[in-house]
Amino acid sequence: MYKMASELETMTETRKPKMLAENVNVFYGTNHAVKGITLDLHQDEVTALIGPSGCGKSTFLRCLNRMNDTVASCRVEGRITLDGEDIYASRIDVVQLRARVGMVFQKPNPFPKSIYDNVAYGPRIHGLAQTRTDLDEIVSTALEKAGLWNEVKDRLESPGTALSGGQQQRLCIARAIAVNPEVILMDEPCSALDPIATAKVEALIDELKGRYAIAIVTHSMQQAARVSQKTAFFHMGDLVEHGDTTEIFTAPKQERTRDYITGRFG
Ligand SMILES: Nc1ncnc2c1ncn2[C@@H]1O[C@H](COP(=O)(O)OP(=O)(O)OP(=O)(O)O)[C@@H](O)[C@H]1O
Repeated sequence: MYKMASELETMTETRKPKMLAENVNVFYGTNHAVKGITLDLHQDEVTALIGPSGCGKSTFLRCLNRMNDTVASCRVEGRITLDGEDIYASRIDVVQLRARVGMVFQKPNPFPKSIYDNVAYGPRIHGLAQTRTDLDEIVSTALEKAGLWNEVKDRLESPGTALSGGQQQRLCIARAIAVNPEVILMDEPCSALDPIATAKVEALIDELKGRYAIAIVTHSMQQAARVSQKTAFFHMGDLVEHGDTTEIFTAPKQERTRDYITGRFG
């Protein structure tokens, strides 16, 4: 039976977000870097965070797995939940949280270890494998999901740092995937990569999107349009507009969004 448009809309609105940030404010000392942001991330979606330099995209992203805890001057206010649970609650184990909410950085940062050990590191510290065979399976599966297995299967003992930049970034994605995350945060993951490596990472994001909630900070509007289903436009700490990527890029509601996507500033 056909559903009424309004019924479908209600269904979409009521599906539970994987992560929900509500009225999040972030300060570095007196600098109010993120202002009252409310945003949800869903399991089967890629959300692109776009906006000019310094608008608070990375700061907001880093709140989602408490990476800002490491910055002494940083204060986070508001509520952020993962499956409804407050990630800033005192009972939360931050190491566990960062396994559930993995992060991939701008510059590929493999550990100075073998390819195998880069991927096995997280599963080892989280006790995910009982035997070496289990660990081998986790490593090969993560490398397969990251689209790197065929390129590295014959040299798992080589250093991760000996791979090309694009391969290193996919190794970092494999490292994040190996601990079974639910959310993957990516902070400009392609900005240090050439176009071919970028295309491979984008194809990978597309493959991963059914399994994880993904948020990606990008300076490339083309990239946001290619990889995301939802886009959030930030400006000077505000979330100006958030919605379907196609709508944000073809019919933005806010003037600031329109000006930014048409290249009038930023
Ligand atoms: N570790 C930090 N300590 C102090 N201030 C910071 C820190 N990180 C960011 N800021 C400040 O917070 C504001 C937002 O910066 P942020 O890096 O989140 O923006 P961004 O949109 O990700 O920028 P870019 O696109 O250039 O990476 C800026 O004013 C910046 O100077």
